[in-house]
Amino acid sequence: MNDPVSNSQPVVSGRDLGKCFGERWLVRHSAIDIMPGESVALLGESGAGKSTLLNLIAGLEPFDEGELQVAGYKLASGEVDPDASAELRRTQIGFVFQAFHLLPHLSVEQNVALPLLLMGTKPEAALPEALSFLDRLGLANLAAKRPSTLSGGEQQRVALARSLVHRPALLLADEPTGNLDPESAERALSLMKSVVDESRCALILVTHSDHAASICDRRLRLADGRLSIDKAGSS
Ligand SMILES: Nc1ncnc2c1ncn2[C@@H]1O[C@H](COP(=O)(O)OP(=O)(O)OP(=O)(O)O)[C@@H](O)[C@H]1O
Repeated sequence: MNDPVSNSQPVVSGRDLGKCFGERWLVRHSAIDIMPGESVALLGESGAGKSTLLNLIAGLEPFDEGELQVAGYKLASGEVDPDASAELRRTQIGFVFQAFHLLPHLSVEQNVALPLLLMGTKPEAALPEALSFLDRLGLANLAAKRPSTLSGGEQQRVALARSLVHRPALLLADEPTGNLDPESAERALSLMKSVVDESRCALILVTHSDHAASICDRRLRLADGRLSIDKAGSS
């Protein structure tokens, strides 16, 4: 039985986490706690295992050691429960990546409605809700457009709207501004920060950018399999 998300419980709670590929431990003896509304930057060298750690938290990859609870869902070590982890992702997690992953044959409004449809909202309710969310984010003027007609910065803001429209407890952002020019990156980051703050969504932001990390409340660094507090400005 999964516990409901509560404001006093961590959204992500990991103890003694371990994940190895072959001989290499990407994560070992690591703990992580993230409270509702808290934003955490995850830094580390290329190949350190940051995306893999996001995959463990999203229930996309099994971990080998320890305990992990995400938004009230207890994930078991050694194997992924496909049904429970799919439900966790559908109902509690939003994702945003460096590539925007918008569906080209759908309008912006239809793209943003997708998470609502996947949660069982009827199309006649999902589309107006998507439009009203786009409006709240100042993106209503893009609603009828196809993704291919938008700038990279606009596409990323639409992808962000899609990742948050179903009010997830946790947003996992993997280098979301890596493909954007500085001005578009700034707009996407400030939109992300304002929406996660307003909705008390927890955020894990994987980034190589000190500036992007500076929007977060805390910084963690993954190095040699250990997750530790990062000293600001040292990346
Ligand atoms: N399924 C897999 N099987 C074996 N090795 C894997 C698998 N997935 C990832 N790896 C390896 O794990 C290491 C960490 O990869 P990961 O993508 O998590 O790093 P990262 O810190 O996100 O890197 P980057 O900053 O470059 O995106 C890499 O050496 C990668 O090749």
